[in-house]
Amino acid sequence: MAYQIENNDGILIFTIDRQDKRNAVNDEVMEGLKEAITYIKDHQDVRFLVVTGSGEKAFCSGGDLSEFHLLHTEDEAFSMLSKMGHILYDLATLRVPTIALVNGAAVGGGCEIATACDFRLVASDVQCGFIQGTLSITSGWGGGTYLFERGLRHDHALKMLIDAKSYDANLLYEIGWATDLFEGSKEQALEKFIANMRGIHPSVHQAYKEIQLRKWKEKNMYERVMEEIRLCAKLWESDAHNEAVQRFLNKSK
Ligand SMILES: CC[C@@H](C(=O)O)C(=O)SCCNC(=O)CCNC(=O)[C@H](O)C(C)(C)COP(=O)(O)OP(=O)(O)OC[C@H]1O[C@@H](n2cnc3c(N)ncnc32)[C@H](O)[C@@H]1OP(=O)(O)O
Repeated sequence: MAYQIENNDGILIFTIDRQDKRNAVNDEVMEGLKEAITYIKDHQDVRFLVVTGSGEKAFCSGGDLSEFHLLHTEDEAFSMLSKMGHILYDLATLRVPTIALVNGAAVGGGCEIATACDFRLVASDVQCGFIQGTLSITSGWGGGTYLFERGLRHDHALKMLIDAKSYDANLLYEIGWATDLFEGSKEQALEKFIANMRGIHPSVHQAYKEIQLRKWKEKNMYERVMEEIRLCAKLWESDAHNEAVQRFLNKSK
């Protein structure tokens, strides 16, 4: 199984479990994330969604390039990108607070998943980045749009996207991408982070999320996310992208 879903006393934990691929997202992971979101919609007792990766090396390394490099045309790319884009939009607009428990590297689409969450708890020794530019594409799951909404200074957000490199945890905290840094056990870090929130009635959490989501509706978030995905799909079919992916896939051979 490429993922685990665990309801731990109202905290739904979704863990990507593909350590050999640094927790890259394939179709199975997408379906799993969809299942977790549907579960939350159907179960009022769930109060938080936590997304994390198994092991210590990676939170998520983005889309699985060994599978997705088989998609060549703009339309083929759009089909995959928009599938995950819809799932992330559903995650970002959930009624419960969402937490990315960033246990290891979060790069490419992995950084987008973390950015789609309300909070990012980041292990102090990891690196994360919107490295898509090194593959001659842009963020293809809507992560750029979420980044611009996360309250980072505009120049910091834009630089993070166009630098296309991984930042260390201290810098991520400094620019406001990381909500908090932790050392040691991720479970303990999570417990500490939600300790106060747990004592607050869930209707209060939901009310604040509704306020945020109303603002997003007014700002046409859905349309902006879909436009971002369309832009990435266009770049996907370029020779520059294909060559960059081939270089990545050949590097360990
Ligand atoms: C498709 C959507 C698009 C988006 O919208 O953003 C994307 O996500 S594009 C994909 C962006 N991701 C990448 O470019 C992957 C970058 N990966 C890395 O930089 C590194 O792997 C890492 C995450 C920093 C971890 O580094 P390290 O611990 O040194 O591991 P290795 O690099 O040696 O990798 C181990 C193993 O895993 C395979 N791997 C890693 N990432 C992916 C991936 N995204 N897809 C497929 N496979 C991946 C890597 O090839 C190695 O395999 P083996 O050589 O067979 O062991």
